[in-house]
Amino acid sequence: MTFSWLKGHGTENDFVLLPDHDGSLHGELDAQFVAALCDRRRGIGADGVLRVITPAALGIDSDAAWFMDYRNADGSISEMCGNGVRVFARHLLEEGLVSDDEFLVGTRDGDKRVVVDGDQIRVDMGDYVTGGTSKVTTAEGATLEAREVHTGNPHAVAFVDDLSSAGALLSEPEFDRSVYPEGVNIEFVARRAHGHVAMRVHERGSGETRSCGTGACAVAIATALADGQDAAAPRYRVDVPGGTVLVDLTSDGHVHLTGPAVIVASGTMEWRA
Ligand SMILES: N[C@@H](CCC[C@H](N)C(=O)O)C(=O)O
Repeated sequence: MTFSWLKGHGTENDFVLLPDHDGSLHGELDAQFVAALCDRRRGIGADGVLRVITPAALGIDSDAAWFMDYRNADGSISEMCGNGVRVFARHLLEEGLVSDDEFLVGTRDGDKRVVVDGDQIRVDMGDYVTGGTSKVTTAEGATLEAREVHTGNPHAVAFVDDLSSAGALLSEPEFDRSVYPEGVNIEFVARRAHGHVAMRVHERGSGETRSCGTGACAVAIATALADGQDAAAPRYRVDVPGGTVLVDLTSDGHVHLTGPAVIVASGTMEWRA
């Protein structure tokens, strides 16, 4: 099979983009194929795949011209990807698939409004839901209390004094499956200053990544909740191993994510596996 691909990243959360506008090229997008493409030894290597397709081709009702068909590195589907949607938006703009610098991107979590401003892209990620706390346990045996936050996908946010307490994160920390029956993305967050935190993440379906946009939003939401109504910052700076993103919590109950996104390579591949 011969197809074109691109590689991009947002704060080093990296993706293979697969243009497949009418869905005729990759069909149902096989999970094993996605996993092989994302494998850093067997394939191109990435934290996930973004198929570029129209909502109509997938039979999805949306006001957006383009739909981000997101897959994790293991081939599983997630509802939303905050870094992915910025990389996807950068691709649409660079290829002339959108004519304005403000537009909608369709996702499984609904349509997201994107505004491109130079090297930064701001996404209205919509509303969010918070829950109670449950325990997560790292492979090294550290058990921590984590706040449940849903930013389109599920997150468990654990505060730590030092990010090294998350351990090596080579395997998925244990979590309460009765709280997260569909699995969970787990963030470890340390405070740096008022309105400023740093995080590491173990992503469902991808392992430890160098950034997670929905995770940064979840971290800011959990921090604002911990700060309390009077002390919560309107904007949180969230440092990730791959850079920095900004998260705004607005009075309409929405969370907005701002950060960079770049396309770094493209090519045509004859897939022989
Ligand atoms: N890296 C993403 C999140 C990708 C999906 C996640 N692994 C899940 O399974 O929910 C981001 O930037 O938000």
